[in-house]
Amino acid sequence: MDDVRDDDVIHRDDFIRLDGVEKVFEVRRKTGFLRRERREVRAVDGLSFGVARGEMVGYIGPNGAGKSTTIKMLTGILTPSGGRLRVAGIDPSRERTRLARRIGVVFGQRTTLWWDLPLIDSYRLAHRMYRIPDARYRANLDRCVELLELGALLDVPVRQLSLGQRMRGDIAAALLHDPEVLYLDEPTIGLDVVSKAKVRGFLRELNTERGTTVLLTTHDLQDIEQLCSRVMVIDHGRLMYDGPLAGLHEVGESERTLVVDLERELPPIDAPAPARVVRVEGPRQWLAFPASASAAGLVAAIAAAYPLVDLSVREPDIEAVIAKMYAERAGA
Ligand SMILES: Nc1ncnc2c1ncn2[C@@H]1O[C@H](COP(=O)(O)OP(=O)(O)OP(=O)(O)O)[C@@H](O)[C@H]1O
Repeated sequence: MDDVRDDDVIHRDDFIRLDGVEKVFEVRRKTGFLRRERREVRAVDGLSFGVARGEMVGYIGPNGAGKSTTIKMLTGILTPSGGRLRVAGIDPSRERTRLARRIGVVFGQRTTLWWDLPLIDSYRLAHRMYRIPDARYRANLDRCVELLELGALLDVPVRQLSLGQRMRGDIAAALLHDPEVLYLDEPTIGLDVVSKAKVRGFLRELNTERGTTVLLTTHDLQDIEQLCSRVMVIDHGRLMYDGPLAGLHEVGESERTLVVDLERELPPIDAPAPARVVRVEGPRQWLAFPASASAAGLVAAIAAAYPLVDLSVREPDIEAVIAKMYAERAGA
């Protein structure tokens, strides 16, 4: 832990640590022929959290919440306006180059690969740029090529790759120098189901086998469901929730849906409260019940009294949960 200085000792367990971090942008807006109005945008507003080494954390929130600004501060691209921030004991904006050797970044909407060159050339460049020892570069490249199925793509110019192939190429590029922490900003955006599964499988393995700390920003909540045991929700630059995904359902008082296929069309099922029928279409009925409750009792009660053919349970739409959570806080 040679990077930990005296003032970092309090939080030495946290690999990433933010204390009261702020980022204020000054925006000038034209309001007349010669007049301009100055306005402050608090993109990040007193944010505090820690991420332990080896954690895989989802970082979610609506558009403009401050997610990208946080990631940019964590990489050192942006300097905080206030508060204190450390990644691996390093102040990112003051020692950006030193930090760059320890972090990897993937922005789903932008590529770091050389557009007109074969994929392998971008990797060769990273090899030299990060001064990665030859043996380590080889081993990491081989591993990424195998797990991300890049073998047939190495000699293909990046502009000819599909979105999913390019994304896998970008993830490999971010990992060749063995970063201890990986920031992923929308890594599955626009990918088809198969590509999403490949990317998620790879990230899961990276985290469990290498212990890479991962901070994942996404609008695809299945990414979070499948990869992260902890989720942080940010809005207006503030932390609204930090905990397990299941807890988010409780906070948002979300509901699951039991879809029941009966033998024939029947009046709405008389279900034990708080479950209730919310939709009937022919022999199919939809029943809403609290997400935190078990479906077993409800299923048993219905099966005992009704002629059941089939049933399935649908998970709540987490985006709706978050929206509900915001609405409740705003009204409080
Ligand atoms: N360079 C900048 N100058 C002025 N305002 C900015 C700048 N960058 C971001 N902002 C503002 O800061 C706020 C937070 O933006 P940020 O990009 O961090 O949000 P986000 O959560 O990443 O959103 P999205 O999901 O849309 O990417 C927004 O109001 C945005 O307009």
